Amino acid sequence: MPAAGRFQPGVWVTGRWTGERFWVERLLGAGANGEVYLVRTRRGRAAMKVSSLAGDIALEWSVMEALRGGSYFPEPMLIDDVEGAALYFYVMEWIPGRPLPARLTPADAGRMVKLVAHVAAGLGLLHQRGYAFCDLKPENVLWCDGFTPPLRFVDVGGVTPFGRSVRQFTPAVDRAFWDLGTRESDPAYDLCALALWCVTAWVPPNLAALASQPPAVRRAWLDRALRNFPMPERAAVLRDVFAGRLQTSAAFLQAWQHPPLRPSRMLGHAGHPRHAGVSGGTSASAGLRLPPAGKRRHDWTDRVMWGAVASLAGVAAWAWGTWLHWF
Ligand SMILES: Nc1ncnc2c1ncn2[C@@H]1O[C@H](COP(=O)(O)OP(=O)(O)OP(=O)(O)O)[C@@H](O)[C@H]1O
Repeated sequence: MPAAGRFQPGVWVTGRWTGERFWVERLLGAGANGEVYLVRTRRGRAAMKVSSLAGDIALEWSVMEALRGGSYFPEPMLIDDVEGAALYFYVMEWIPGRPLPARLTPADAGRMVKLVAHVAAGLGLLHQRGYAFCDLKPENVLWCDGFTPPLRFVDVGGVTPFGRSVRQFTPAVDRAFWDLGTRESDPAYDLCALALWCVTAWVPPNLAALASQPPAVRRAWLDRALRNFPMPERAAVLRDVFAGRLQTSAAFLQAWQHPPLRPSRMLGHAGHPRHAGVSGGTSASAGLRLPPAGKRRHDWTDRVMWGAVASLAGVAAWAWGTWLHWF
């Protein structure tokens, strides 16, 4: 439950330009950019984001307008200044949900598979519009029982058009913090955040300690955490995200829902744009794929095995021949 905000429950907030009045029911949440209240309007309940920074409110409003209709983010309703105070606000659809848990236990495995699939579907819709979420932390994803879709996103403060620098991020789910790529807005940045949430929800990292370590230590931590991930086949999918082999929500969703049978072993970088050419992103699990039928190459273990079989057959034939006095 959030601490007290600047508006107490029961106060009226009036819009300076529209004259609309809003009755504050309670504080929903507070963060670096402002406070969000549950309010009553003439048309029912809504959420009001209030900040002393006019620029932040205007920027978030413009992103919400751009995403209006069919995204997982709340629908925008009204923007105004608070009458009688240097405060700015917008009113949006209220999402009556609970934030995703920051921590999970092995008993939550099935639930996590479902949650992650819904998040990936929501990201897919956002990416179709050319934006990345960029601040995909559990507090910004609300689970709404009985609603369709049952999961929604809040806080457009970090939402950034593809190709720009990420403005707002959280280290635990930041691709650059883990040395897995750039801090530039692209679909893979969000997928990386989602995969990082999956891993860190099971094994909480000591971010302060890791921040002072070289990047290789952070990656080693991640590799260890992946080895202990309770669903090995899905750990392979997460590795593919970290290695840049899964770069679209559709490819991720396909791999997540139909995971490969064997986990790949190490965090790799083969397909990552920073380390090599950009892969097409359609491969569910490039590192685990067998070569096409007919072109399959035998490695040295095959040869050793067939050699052993042939020599055993020879020894057996010689023994039978000697016993039957053929030689
Ligand atoms: N439309 C909404 N419906 C319901 N709850 C909401 C809504 N918008 C925001 N919240 C709640 O308020 C919290 C804070 O909102 P928001 O993230 O927009 O503020 P912020 O100042 O940008 O926070 P942060 O510093 O974490 O980015 C959210 O985590 C969420 O719990």
